[in-house]
Amino acid sequence: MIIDEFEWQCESQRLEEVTKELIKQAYEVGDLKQALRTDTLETQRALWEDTGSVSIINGLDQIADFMQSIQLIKEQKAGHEFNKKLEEQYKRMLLSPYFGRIDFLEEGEALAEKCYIGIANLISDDYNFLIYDWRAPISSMFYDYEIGDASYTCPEGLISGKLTMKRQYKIENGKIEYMFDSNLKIDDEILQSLLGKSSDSKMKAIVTTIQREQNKVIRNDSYKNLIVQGPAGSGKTSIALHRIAYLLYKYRNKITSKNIVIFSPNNIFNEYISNVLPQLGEENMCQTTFKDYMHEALGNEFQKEGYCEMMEYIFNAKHESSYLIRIDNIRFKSSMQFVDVLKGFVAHLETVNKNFKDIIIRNQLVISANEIHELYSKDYIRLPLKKKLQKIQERLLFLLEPYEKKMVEEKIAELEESGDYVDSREIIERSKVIVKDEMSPITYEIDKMTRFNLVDSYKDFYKDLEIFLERANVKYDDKKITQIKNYTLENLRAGRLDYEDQIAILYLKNATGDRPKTSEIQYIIIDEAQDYTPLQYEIFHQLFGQAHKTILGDIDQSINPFMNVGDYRNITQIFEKDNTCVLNLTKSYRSTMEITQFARGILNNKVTEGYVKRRGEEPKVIGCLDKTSIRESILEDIKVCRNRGYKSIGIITKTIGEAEEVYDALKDSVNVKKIVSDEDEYVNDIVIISAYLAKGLEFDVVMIYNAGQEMYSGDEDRLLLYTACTRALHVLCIYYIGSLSPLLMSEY
Ligand SMILES: Nc1ncnc2c1ncn2[C@@H]1O[C@H](COP(=O)(O)OP(=O)(O)OP(=O)(O)O)[C@@H](O)[C@H]1O
Repeated sequence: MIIDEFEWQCESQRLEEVTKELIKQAYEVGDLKQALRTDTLETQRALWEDTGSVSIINGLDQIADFMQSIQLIKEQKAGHEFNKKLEEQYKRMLLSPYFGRIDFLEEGEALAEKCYIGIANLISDDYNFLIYDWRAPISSMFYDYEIGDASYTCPEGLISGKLTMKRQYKIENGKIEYMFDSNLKIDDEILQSLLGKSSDSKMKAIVTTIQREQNKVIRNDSYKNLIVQGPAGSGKTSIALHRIAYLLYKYRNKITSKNIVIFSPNNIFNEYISNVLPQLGEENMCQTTFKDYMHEALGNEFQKEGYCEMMEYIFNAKHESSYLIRIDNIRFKSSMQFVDVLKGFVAHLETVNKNFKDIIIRNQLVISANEIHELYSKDYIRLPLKKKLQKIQERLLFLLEPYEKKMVEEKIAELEESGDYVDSREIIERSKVIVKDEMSPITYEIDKMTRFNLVDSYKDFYKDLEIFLERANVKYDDKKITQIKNYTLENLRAGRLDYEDQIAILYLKNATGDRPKTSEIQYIIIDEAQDYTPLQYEIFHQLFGQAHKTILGDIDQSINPFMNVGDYRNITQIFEKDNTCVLNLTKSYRSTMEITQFARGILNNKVTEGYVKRRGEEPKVIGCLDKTSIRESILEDIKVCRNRGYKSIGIITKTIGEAEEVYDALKDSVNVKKIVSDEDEYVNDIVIISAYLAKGLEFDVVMIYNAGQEMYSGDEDRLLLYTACTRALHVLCIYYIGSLSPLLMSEY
């Protein structure tokens, strides 16, 4: 709706007033920050000069003063940091104080309240809300309602009324660029103009255009665990980050960013998303990857296969004789049945008859085997296996102490009497060594009875695998299981741990009680959730059972055909069913309509809705004679795209091996970077990257390197190719040699 001149004047005047208030408050905060800094320096100086060196000789008062000053410095520093952040927020707000307005007429009131919505609250000295934070309860109506009946929930309960107006603004550098009233949802026009831009170097906040279905996820508080399924580009990662910002606002007195952890697919992605929360005025949460956590937990004892190594094997080693066995191995260990079988094994470990023995010293019974068994099966029954054995060991060593002490005393007396030693210290040391020697068979026995070796135990599991399969009622193919057993045992004996075995060993480690304390983590976010196996979800549950979980993924983007979640029902089986809810997102935002339709064709999914109708050019599918001609086409297309102003170009290969090859072929002709490890840095330029490392990222232009039939032939490659194509915002070029992949031939 067009806005008349009078309205423009009113809005411009209001913006001026708000800007003045922002400047005033920014100065106040700046002064306060400076004062706190001066105070801190002064306290530090006083502490140094007045207190001098702290010593107990100067009396307890001095120590008390010292501690008080330290506490004061801490508080002053925290105050300074807080005000520094506020000052930065004011600076950001001055550029664009708000982006939306709703006029809300509450039931029973005569006048509608004008609510301006921005990235943070601005409250005047007389307690008027000049701007509402987008996360405030009242602001939810901006995302949820059109003109007409509306309501929101706040601590006082449900507030109902009517939205009489909804306005959107684009304010840049403190000036209104445009504004318009929208009767409908957050207008497609603004959304399309945002989406039509060239991609930034990092993911950006979408606070001005959050959609209703996205808002539902961001603010959902009804369930402990949320599973969010959404197609490529539906904003899952964006939502996850905005949800974190929302939680930090809503529970600001209870949690900080340190209480939230996000599991990302890799460190490239971690870097890519690292700007969103700071843009929203919040500190980043803890970011990690499953692989990093797992490798740290398992230590360096074994030769561990990396995630990329496994992916390269899956795509490159089809000709190897053991390939099919390895694939069966991955499939089996990624199945829900494997979780049940492994759980059964853990339960068995608890009950297995431990070979406890009487502890006897010099014919004296210290503790009988039965008594040790009592400790194991009664006193420490509630502890997990490893902890239980540790406790027993501590207890036995404690019981030995008086015997040992007495034996040392006797030995000292004996040596003194012998007259062979003159130095009493030497006599003591010598006596201790002799007694230790005498005791060593007993301590060895204790160690043996209470030792728990994770990998040995994992080997035992395979030795009797059929028994555990039967106990868990799992039907199995004898031949396959024998092959899996032999394959795994051979690897373990050689000190090699395949990626899928690392997950299983980590599970065992946690299940037997050797796991880190994670009670401070109250929220966890798992992005790209489709690529975790049920066993990995068990591990998340083991580690963060107490935490609220937001799990976001797209089953159609399972980049590993053999190792994925399979079905979200597997997750609900693991977490508390009645506290877990699955929400679906239905719309894609990233790509043009043409690219989205083309990509959905790969899934044999003809769609006419479920995406923003942003128009672009049809994807180009270019047949090439050989690799040299692909190279030439790519170089030509890079030139064209650069001239059209596109910044980021992703040349997507199937594997890292292929990415290296393409990099070598292109590097002398154009300035390209390669991303060939999950530790590499994200760059917003021309990059060569394998499809499985590109998941979650996006590029203005995507060039799929060689989508010939040889590369993407069967169903197993379908989702990988789909994921690669859906990384494109504006342009998609597909090159191939020989015949085109049949996956790209569907009528979309
Ligand atoms: N409401 C929105 N307003 C503006 N842009 C949006 C909105 N939702 C999503 N986007 C944009 O769409 C793109 C895709 O978002 P995002 O990466 O969060 O989606 P995703 O579902 O995690 O994607 P994928 O599963 O394909 O990795 C991003 O550029 C994001 O900024």
